[in-house]
Amino acid sequence: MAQLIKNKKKREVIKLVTEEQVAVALAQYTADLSEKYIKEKGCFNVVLSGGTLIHTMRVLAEVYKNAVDWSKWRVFWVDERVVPLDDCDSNYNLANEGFFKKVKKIPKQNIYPIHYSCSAHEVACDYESRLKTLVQNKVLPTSACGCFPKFDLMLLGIGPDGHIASLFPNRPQRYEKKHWVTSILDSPKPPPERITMTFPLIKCASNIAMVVTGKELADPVAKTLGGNCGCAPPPPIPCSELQMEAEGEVTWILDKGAASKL
Ligand SMILES: O=C(O)[C@H](O)[C@@H](O)[C@H](O)[C@H](O)COP(=O)(O)O
Repeated sequence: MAQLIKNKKKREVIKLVTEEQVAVALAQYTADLSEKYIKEKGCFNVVLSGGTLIHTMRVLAEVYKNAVDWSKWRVFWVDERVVPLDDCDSNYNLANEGFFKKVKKIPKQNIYPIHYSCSAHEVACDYESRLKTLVQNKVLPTSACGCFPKFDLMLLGIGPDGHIASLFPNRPQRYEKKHWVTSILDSPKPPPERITMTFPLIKCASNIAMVVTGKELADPVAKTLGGNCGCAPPPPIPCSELQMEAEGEVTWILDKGAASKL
């Protein structure tokens, strides 16, 4: 049921039971948005995260394989580990093996993995520079303020500490306001060296799906969506801050475990 929250932005919370049902709901949600944006502007600009998201996209890749115009997709990453693209820790490698090789029809030139180098700072600057070029060439639209690229859909997970992308509660990168992409060398979630889109960029996406499964995530979900997590009101964890600041629509797709403290 869609709920209007105090800042008049739409927040929808889809509470399901099993991870399989989350995968089915994610597939329908993504296919619907793909059709909408391709009809409106001839392309669909999607941003992926890592973790279990790619496994949860299996229904989209397998069941909707012939129902989506993949040739109009452009794929980016909200964060990436600074490892070679064929490394088992690479989010690109995870998506390539678990999604692109199944779908097959996303043009290679429309997939934007990092340009790997051993310097996380260099990789972040390069990724930001490539996004800026896409904005200058009007391949990517910008947000209302004109300061950041506006993606059609971001598919995000959250960590038990409430992190999103590689923006962690107790790391300064979460407060970066100028850069579009930044780097982190001491990620509390291994591997330590990553790049990540920053909050101002993430929050201006037209649509954000928070794809959350597992009871170990019930606390950050409850802190964000207002449930009983039995704790004092802390400063907002990153996923809560995103829900409060998002300019577009945020849809939470939860299994029973993740929703168990709501
Ligand atoms: O590169 C990463 O590690 C991810 O982008 C990260 O932000 C992930 O989305 C969350 O940690 C949730 O991970 P799970 O889906 O595995 O719980």
